[in-house]
Amino acid sequence: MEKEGDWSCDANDALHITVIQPGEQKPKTLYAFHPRFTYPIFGDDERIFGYQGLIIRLRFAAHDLRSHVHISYDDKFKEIGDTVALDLNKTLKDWIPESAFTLLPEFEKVIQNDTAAKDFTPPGKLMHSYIAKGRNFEIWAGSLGDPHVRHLLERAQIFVSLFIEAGTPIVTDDPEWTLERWFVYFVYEKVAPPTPSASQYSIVGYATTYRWWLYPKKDPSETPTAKDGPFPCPGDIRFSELPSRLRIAQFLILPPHQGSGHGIHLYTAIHSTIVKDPTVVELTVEDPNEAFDALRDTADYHILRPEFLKQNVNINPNPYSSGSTKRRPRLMPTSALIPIKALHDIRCLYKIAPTQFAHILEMFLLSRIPSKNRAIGGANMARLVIKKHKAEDENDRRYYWWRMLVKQRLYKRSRDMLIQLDLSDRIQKLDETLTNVEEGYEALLKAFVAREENNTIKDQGSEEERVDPKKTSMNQRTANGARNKDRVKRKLTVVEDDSDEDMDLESEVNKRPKV
Ligand SMILES: CC(=O)SCCNC(=O)CCNC(=O)[C@H](O)C(C)(C)COP(=O)(O)OP(=O)(O)OC[C@H]1O[C@@H](n2cnc3c(N)ncnc32)[C@H](O)[C@@H]1OP(=O)(O)O
Repeated sequence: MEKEGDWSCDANDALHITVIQPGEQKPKTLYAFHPRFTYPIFGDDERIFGYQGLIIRLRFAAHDLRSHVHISYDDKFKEIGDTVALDLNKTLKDWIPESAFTLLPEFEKVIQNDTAAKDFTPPGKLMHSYIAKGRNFEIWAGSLGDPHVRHLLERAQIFVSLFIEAGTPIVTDDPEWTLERWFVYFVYEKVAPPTPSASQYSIVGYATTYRWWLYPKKDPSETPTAKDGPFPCPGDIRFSELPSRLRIAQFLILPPHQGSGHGIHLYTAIHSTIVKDPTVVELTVEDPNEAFDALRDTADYHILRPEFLKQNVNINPNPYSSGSTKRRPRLMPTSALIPIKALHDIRCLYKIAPTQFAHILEMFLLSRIPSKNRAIGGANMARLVIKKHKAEDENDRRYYWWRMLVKQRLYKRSRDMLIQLDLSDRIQKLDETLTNVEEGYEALLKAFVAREENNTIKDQGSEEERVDPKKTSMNQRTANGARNKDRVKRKLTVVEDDSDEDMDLESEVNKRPKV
């Protein structure tokens, strides 16, 4: 709350975003909310100097995101020397299209009388439709090379700065061949038009994806040969069709729609598209935040779990051949513990990035050990440390090997840092990290079980769409808006580099740390 006589105010509070559509007499507000961040516009402190009772109202037409800015205040600071109120129009001009700075009645008239609105469809192609909480939603997508997609994205881009920390708008005036590498997904609700000429679409969120060219791995048996053909002309190569990794760059569900499953639907729509696209090798994410990590883990777990179950993926509790159990093992018997080749094939089939795949696999393998044999269920850890892989109960042995497999991965990822520590510190650090990782998995598993139970209850009473990850369908959850309070990020004391590209289960086998 600002004090009387205080000329500085919180920019996040001062900025009001409203999504509007035509009404009986004049446009009406569908949703109103505040931004999460304004530091890109107003500076790190997110404060605006020089006004009392300031309201900056940023209106967006629900269907095509045509915008309008309206500034009002009770009082403005009178200039004293160099101290002046912030020039709001000048500051906002870098972020909002010129057309938004018209008089409010003019803007309202345009919205009320826009007869083209009733024929509006989102740009690109309809990729998927779904029902959540009894309401209809559609996901449309198209390349940034399409001027309609570009136009809508340009209007939406301010949301990236307002809702994604460190998010920056995409440069849309690059040459077309490079714009084609961007694909934009829009989520819309299909609403009953409030007037005969109004649109039936209302924006929910959007995501941008980008194709990174993937250097193809050569078959080692092939001898490289120089070819004498003509050098390809620029027109012969479509950059949007070269072998690539697809990277999700920006991902946003607007606040009024958050927590209703739209994020999962959007992520799964993107995943479904790339699974069908032979030119895309895997899906990666640029700088995911904690909430996105949770969303991605949830979605990927739903996608992979049925396949793991089908192939009965589990830890072999007896990786040493009989008779060899007496000697002290020196190497991790990874390939005897888990089916490396089958896992590699599943990963490639579902195009999940290696690190992410390892997380989901570890979570699944943990779930296959009864909870009484895990730390969460009160397993006797002191005994396990002594007995190790010789524990009598096979699930104790599984749990022992599960911990070793995770430690192996963590060690590899943080090796450069860990080798600088004394052996005892190294062991302690790795143990702490493992505990944190395990707690994160347990929380995700708990949420997963709760969601499944919730779905089962709903399924008994309704015929809502069901999960079929093999078909990479979108229907991975019913409209459960409740946010899981137990959600924790994979907390790591050893810094885990989350870059998606540099880990492979196969290569884990080659580097075999001592047990
Ligand atoms: C690559 C990037 O762009 S990273 C930036 C991601 N974008 C942002 O942070 C912008 C602001 N936030 C948002 O746009 C949205 O809240 C998103 C994209 C993070 C999530 O979208 P939503 O539609 O709200 O998620 P959805 O309802 O589908 O949730 C699915 C699951 O994701 C996880 N999840 C989603 N949001 C959160 C959160 N804020 N905290 C913890 N877990 C979350 C949960 O597992 C959730 O399942 P549950 O509700 O059963 O617990």
